[in-house]
Amino acid sequence: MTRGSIDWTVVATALDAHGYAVLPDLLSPTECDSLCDGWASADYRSEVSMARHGFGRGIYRYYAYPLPEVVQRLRASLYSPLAGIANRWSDRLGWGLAYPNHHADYLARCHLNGQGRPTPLILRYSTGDWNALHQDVYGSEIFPLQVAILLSRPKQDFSGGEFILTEQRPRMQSRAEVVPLARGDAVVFPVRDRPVAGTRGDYRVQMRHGVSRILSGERFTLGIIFHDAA
Ligand SMILES: O=C(O)CCC(=O)C(=O)O
Ligand SMILES: [Fe+2]
Repeated sequence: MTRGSIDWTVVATALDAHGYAVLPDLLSPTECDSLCDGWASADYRSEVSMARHGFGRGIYRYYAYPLPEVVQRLRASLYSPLAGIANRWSDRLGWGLAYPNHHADYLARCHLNGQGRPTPLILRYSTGDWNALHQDVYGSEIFPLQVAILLSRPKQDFSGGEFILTEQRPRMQSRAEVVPLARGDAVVFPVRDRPVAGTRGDYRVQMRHGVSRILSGERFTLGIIFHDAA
């Protein structure tokens, strides 16, 4: 896991400039394969059919606690540097929030707020499936950044199925980004909103993410959300 080291200054700069950052090669092909193989056998707390809820089309499953080891390790290790970025966003947008340095302490806060159910998930899309633009908010306690890791190989395992981000700017038209990902790459992106530096200080933009239609094949993603769910 986390092969090579991550330059978090570069990550913060990319988030500021474009609204997302890619962490190349965060998981090895073997780790990706074993998470995909776990689709049938891992312990889940629930399964969601996206079509049934109007969320698009495809299936996702929320892992149960204890999380698979690689998911647990990623969630704990990515949290601390992201909490640094989250705290700076809180200062810039006047949220008045302070995120603790360790994920265990942050989870304790979620649990005190009645959000005790795990949110890390694995998503499976087949031909024709897609994921509507959305925000992964599960209660009033929100950690402002999340991570998604592509577990399948573009062009080989699937075609289409691009990760999409949209940004709704105040009194302006929306902006979209298509995030290029290879298998094992992670994208870091805002859950709900983020600060943008303007000529008269920072302003807030609203973000949504989703996945365009899978044209062929099968696409798996691991989603890491840092707050738990009510
Ligand atoms: O499948 C994807 O790339 C997006 C998954 C997603 O919505 C998430 O991880 O929150
Ligand atoms: Fe999502």
